[in-house]
Amino acid sequence: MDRDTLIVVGAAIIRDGRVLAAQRAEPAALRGRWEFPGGKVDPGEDPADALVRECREELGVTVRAGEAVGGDVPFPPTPGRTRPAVLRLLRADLVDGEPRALEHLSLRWLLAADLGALAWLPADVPFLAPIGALLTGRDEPRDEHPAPAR
Ligand SMILES: Nc1nc2c([nH]c(=O)n2[C@H]2C[C@H](O)[C@@H](COP(=O)(O)OP(=O)(O)OP(=O)(O)O)O2)c(=O)[nH]1
Repeated sequence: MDRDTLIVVGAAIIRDGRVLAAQRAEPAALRGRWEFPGGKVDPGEDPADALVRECREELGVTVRAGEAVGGDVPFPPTPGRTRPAVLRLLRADLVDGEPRALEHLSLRWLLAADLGALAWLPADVPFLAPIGALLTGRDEPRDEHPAPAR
């Protein structure tokens, strides 16, 4: 990846078959939309460390960052940003604390069946299928054309 690329990390915090979703308060254009807790990776910062830092700031919890869910999703360019940017989703285990909405409007623990009902930020939508698969224990992607049994 281009060294200039801005990475935004999101946390897929899964507990009891539900994933934690957070509703943005700011900026005004994104207020009310749903996302995964997280934020921008600082220059020279490890993405896993950024995830731990952001979850502490936004949720007041300690997490342990795990594997990526799906691939990086590029953000469409915006008038205010010329750098290329991607959203990366990492699994995160809750190590300490109970998540609180310190910077968000609200938090929700979602079942797979609830994922499609929220107004997500556009970059998050490609992650919903792999998250749903993780929540239900299915493999993703599903094989639509399995080889015939012999
Ligand atoms: N945290 C997060 N940001 C997302 C997601 N999806 C998505 O499009 N974004 C966008 C929204 C913002 O434009 C950008 C992340 O910015 P942010 O404001 O959360 O990051 P930050 O906490 O580091 O913010 P700041 O220091 O610049 O104020 O990525 C997501 O699932 N989680």
